[in-house]
Amino acid sequence: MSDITAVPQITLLQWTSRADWEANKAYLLAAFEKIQASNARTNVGGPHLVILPEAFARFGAGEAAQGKYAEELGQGPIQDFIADCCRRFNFWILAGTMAIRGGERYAAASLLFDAHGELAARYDKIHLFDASVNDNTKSYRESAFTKPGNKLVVVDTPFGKMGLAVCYDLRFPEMFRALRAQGAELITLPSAFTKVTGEAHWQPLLQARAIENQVYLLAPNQTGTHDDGRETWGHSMIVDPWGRISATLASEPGFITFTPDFNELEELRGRMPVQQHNQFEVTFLND
Ligand SMILES: O=C(O)CNC(=O)[C@H](CS)NC(=O)CCC(=O)C(=O)O
Repeated sequence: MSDITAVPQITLLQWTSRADWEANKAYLLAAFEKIQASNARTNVGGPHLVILPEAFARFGAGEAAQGKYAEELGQGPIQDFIADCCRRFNFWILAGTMAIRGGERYAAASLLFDAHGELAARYDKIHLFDASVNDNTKSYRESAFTKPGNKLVVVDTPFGKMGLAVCYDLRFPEMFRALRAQGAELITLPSAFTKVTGEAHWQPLLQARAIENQVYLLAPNQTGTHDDGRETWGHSMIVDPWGRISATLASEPGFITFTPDFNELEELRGRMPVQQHNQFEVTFLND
């Protein structure tokens, strides 16, 4: 007897990524198995997207180690592992961000793999976090080792039209406007928001971007104290187009799963057509 419901599902994964890739790889494998087991328990089939946080493969290894796990696009153990897991578990995986080579600095690339392990999209983080925060890390200089991206990415998937953004991008509403203008229904935001700024800004910014653009915001965050003492905020969150929190985590590692409701999204956009009412145009300064 088969009574499997085939609905698209999206899962956000949150944990404390370590400096060492092998440790993160082991964590991921166990987590993918748990997600698959919970599908089996609830008899849910259909396409399944798993979204990992920013810098999932290594975190807090110090700036000098940034290049250690950087890979050429399409080759290397981290991408191979993710692609293998796609096939093995029948998941699409948005590999938060990882360092992809290309010149002197690395791109903080958010790579989307389909269930065959093929690359379906690549977004390079545009806004880089060069800021001082009153925490034990004090000053962040992401641009010292990262080359900013200059392309907006919206991709059609079995989960809806996905716009790709990362972490600090959240503070730049014009970018989210532009993603919505290009058709985004969901916006992914793999993050490593700091504990200090996350506590103050994470939830209201996510809700604002979701409400003003009438999109789902899917934001898995790093959590806890990393190997270099850096602290991240956790509280991974799915916010719906009305601004409701569909699911969230606290500070512990874990995952949350949901199914988007595009009828509700269309109904909302019909009743309150903010996109048509908008009187301003967004310009991408890189164009
Ligand atoms: O470099 C790595 O290892 C991983 N990447 C990050 O942690 C990035 C760049 S330093 N963090 C952010 O963008 C935090 C933004 C933030 O916290 C805010 O906007 O308040």
